[in-house]
Amino acid sequence: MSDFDDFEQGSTTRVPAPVTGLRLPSVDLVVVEGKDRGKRVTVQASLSRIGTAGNCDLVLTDPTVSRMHCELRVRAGTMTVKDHGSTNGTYVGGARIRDADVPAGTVLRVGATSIRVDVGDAPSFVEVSPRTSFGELVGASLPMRQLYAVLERVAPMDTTLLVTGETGTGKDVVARSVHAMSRRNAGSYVPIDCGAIPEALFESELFGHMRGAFSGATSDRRGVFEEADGGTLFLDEIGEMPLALQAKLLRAIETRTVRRVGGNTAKRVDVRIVAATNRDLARRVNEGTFREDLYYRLAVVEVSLPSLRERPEDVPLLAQHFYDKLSPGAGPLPQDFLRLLASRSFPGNVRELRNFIERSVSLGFVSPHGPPSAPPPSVERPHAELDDLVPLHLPLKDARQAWTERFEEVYLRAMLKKTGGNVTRAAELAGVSRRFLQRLAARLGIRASDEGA
Ligand SMILES: Nc1ncnc2c1ncn2[C@@H]1O[C@H](COP(=O)(O)OP(=O)(O)OP(=O)(O)O)[C@@H](O)[C@H]1O
Repeated sequence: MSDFDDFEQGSTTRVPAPVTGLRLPSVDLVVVEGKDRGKRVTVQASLSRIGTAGNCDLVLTDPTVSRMHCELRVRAGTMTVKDHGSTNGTYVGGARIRDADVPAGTVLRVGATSIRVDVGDAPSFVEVSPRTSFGELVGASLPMRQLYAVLERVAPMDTTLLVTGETGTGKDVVARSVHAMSRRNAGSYVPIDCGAIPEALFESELFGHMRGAFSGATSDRRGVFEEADGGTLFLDEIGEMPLALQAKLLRAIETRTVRRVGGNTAKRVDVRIVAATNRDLARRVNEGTFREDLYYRLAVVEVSLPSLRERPEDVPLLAQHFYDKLSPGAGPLPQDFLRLLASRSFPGNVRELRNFIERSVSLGFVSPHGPPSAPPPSVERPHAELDDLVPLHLPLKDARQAWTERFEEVYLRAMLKKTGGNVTRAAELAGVSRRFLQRLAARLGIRASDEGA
């Protein structure tokens, strides 16, 4: 049991309960060696940042420490240290770490500085919402209810929000839900995928252009800032934005004005910005590929979405939610299907879970009529049209993942069939390691012995 366990709120279990708060330990960061020796800060928040940048919680002057060197995150019962790609690394007990759980009392070495991390005696109180959903977001786990408590507070305001989290954890859903729950919901919600725009078109996409501004600009056109006037602009994959454009974006956010490419007047826009990334933006700041000032401008409030691994108790709830949407009135999911879900991992998070449910329903593996059949059978449809195979009813990212999974499944089954279920030979044929193939089979719910038969 770690020292942090003492601070987990007394009677709350991981099962959703109508609690309204969670006591988290404050963290004392004490510099025990290096240029800033003797410096000490108490952080009463679940996230503490260490680095030489002025906005860090522990600001160091040691030149061997990076701007945003590393962070400490306290969640119920655990403390995690994550290095943001610092130049000189973060070490615990002589070992370089990237992302690791550490106990209280740990001494972290960052550059030429050593910091002891203690549990403070001024616990902070983190709000937990009693909700089990927020807008389109579904989930009743503690981390989700902590998130709802923050969203409830910030959604009605115009606060700029940075949403981080692994792929498929629901960052788009957060942005949409925040817009829907804001007083701007009569205005437009305009999403833009910064990772999908060619660099040459970026400025015109954001700010618009005037006719004749460049070849191909045959008429005046509004950019997304103007389209979102009075509403919300969702800048997805913000980590992919080219450096040169970041300065222009920053100016637009600070001045709340935009100037179309080829135009000479600035127009005022009233836009709320929500940005999202699955990248470690602090790492990008250290690498010099993301502007630090833009980072702080966007992260006025930063919310981090938990992966599905961190909230397995949400899997049945989400599964039922997707099932209800696919088969209205079909009733509860069968217990053995729920057991199958519990035994499976979803590295693609909620997106992968949703696709899995959809595939299972379309293949008849779960159905309101009668008991489930064997694990999802492979349906060979060699003559199907491409349009039939591509799940056109899904958003692009969901469809792409569903397609990839379907491809992996067909491919893997074929390899196993060819080799009579021999995993080693199938891996050789596929040019991957045996372990990789086994992991893939487990993830897709394929049993090698069934395929070879
Ligand atoms: N908490 C949730 N409740 C209901 N549906 C969810 C939730 N989280 C994600 N989804 C669904 O999962 C899919 C992926 O979600 P979303 O596109 O928001 O993920 P993302 O974090 O933005 O992923 P990426 O980083 O790849 O853009 C969508 O179909 C979305 O509706």
